[in-house]
Amino acid sequence: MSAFTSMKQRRSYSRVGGSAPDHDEILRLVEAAGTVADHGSLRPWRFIEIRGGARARLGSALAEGSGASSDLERAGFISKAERAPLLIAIVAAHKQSEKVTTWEQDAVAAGVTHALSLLLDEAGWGVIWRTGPFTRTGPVRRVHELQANEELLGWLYVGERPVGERPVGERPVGERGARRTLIDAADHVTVLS
Ligand SMILES: Cc1cc2nc3c(=O)[nH]c(=O)nc-3n(C[C@H](O)[C@H](O)[C@H](O)COP(=O)(O)O)c2cc1C
Repeated sequence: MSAFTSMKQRRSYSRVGGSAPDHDEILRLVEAAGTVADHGSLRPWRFIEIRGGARARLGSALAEGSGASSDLERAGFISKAERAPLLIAIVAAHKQSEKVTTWEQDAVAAGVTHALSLLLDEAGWGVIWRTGPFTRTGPVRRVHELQANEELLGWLYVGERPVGERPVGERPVGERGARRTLIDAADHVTVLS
């Protein structure tokens, strides 16, 4: 499939089933995703695979970060973290540079993540990129063992693609969530005269 066709067909899956790509498949896809443009070739990103019981530890950290105090609230965060068999934490790992600013490095980390998301989609997995208001709280930083130069950009939730939801590529676009397959490119491109 061409990159053009893969892009046109991709969509996010908010609900996924129990199987997930293994570590070797993730490495194979990350190797390809890592070819994105990268000013200064700093590679200012890394991913962390979160599977099994580690997802509950993430849920607990999110609960702690939110200030939730009851067991019920904590269970809610844990069940959200367990919505997919594999979460891939996206880490922007900022490097010291005189010429490449932090925002440029974030753009690289986001670019690799979009590429990985596309490759997972093309390989037949269901994927959605999620964040949340507690992504950058202390407990969530600690559970990922982030270094001082690192920031989370959220997680790719990855799992088995469900069948029969909405057509491949269809997404809400425009007012009142009207469903169309593609955006109207003319709304997003101007020409400087
Ligand atoms: C940085 C980032 C954070 C996101 N966070 C969330 C989120 O927390 N919850 C959510 O439902 N969608 C989130 N999204 C949007 C979904 O990943 C997805 O793009 C959206 O549901 C539209 O579906 P589509 O990708 O098929 O067009 C996020 C996307 C990005 C790029």
